[in-house]
Amino acid sequence: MRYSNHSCDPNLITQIYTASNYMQHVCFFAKRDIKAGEELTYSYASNHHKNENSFKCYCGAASCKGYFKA
Ligand SMILES: C[S@@+](CC[C@H](N)C(=O)[O-])C[C@H]1O[C@@H](n2cnc3c(N)ncnc32)[C@H](O)[C@@H]1O
Repeated sequence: MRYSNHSCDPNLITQIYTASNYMQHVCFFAKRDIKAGEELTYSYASNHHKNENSFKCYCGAASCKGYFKA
């Protein structure tokens, strides 16, 4: 996965994994079944846009918070 968009109802979760050489990797895991061709999304609030109110969200989810926030 190269790029992915934010969703307030994402189908992926992220976890930071620190390897034995201390390199950190962002790992993506499916949080539910994902249909072939369905866009992969995760919550940007879990990392670089943490609790931001300045980034408007257009994910379109029924539960959309309007902004990139947890
Ligand atoms: C790494 S890019 C995401 C991939 C990019 N949209 C593409 O098509 O390659 C991150 C940027 O995409 C935009 N973006 C991603 N998800 C969004 C969302 N739910 N609502 C509004 N903008 C979003 C924001 O500008 C964000 O800073």
